[in-house]
Amino acid sequence: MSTPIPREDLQTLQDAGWAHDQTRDAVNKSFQFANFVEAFAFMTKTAIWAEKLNHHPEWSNVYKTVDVTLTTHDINGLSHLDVKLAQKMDALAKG
Ligand SMILES: C[C@H](O)[C@H](O)[C@H]1CNC2=NC(N)=NC(=O)C2=N1
Repeated sequence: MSTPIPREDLQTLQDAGWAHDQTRDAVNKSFQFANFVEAFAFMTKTAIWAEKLNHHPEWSNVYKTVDVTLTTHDINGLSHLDVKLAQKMDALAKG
């Protein structure tokens, strides 16, 4: 499935470790932290940014791991908001 975001934007995300799910036109990434509290702190910080952007991740947390899927439900595919949130999450994960 083609995605409306520029190819170079998708490549930038892939270079940062995001995998493109072509069936959904989404990107996925698994974040590993030192412990549960660090993982939850990441989710809390991300939640604040998600509200600011009005763009929300699909995610799950098991102990030190946060599995994330980003896609834009309104267009059933990737948008610039997914790129923006992915890059914000990568920055937040670095602490
Ligand atoms: C009405 C609509 O649900 C809202 O504008 C926002 C909320 N957060 C969202 N998050 C994501 N991932 N995709 C959306 O389309 C989206 N829409």
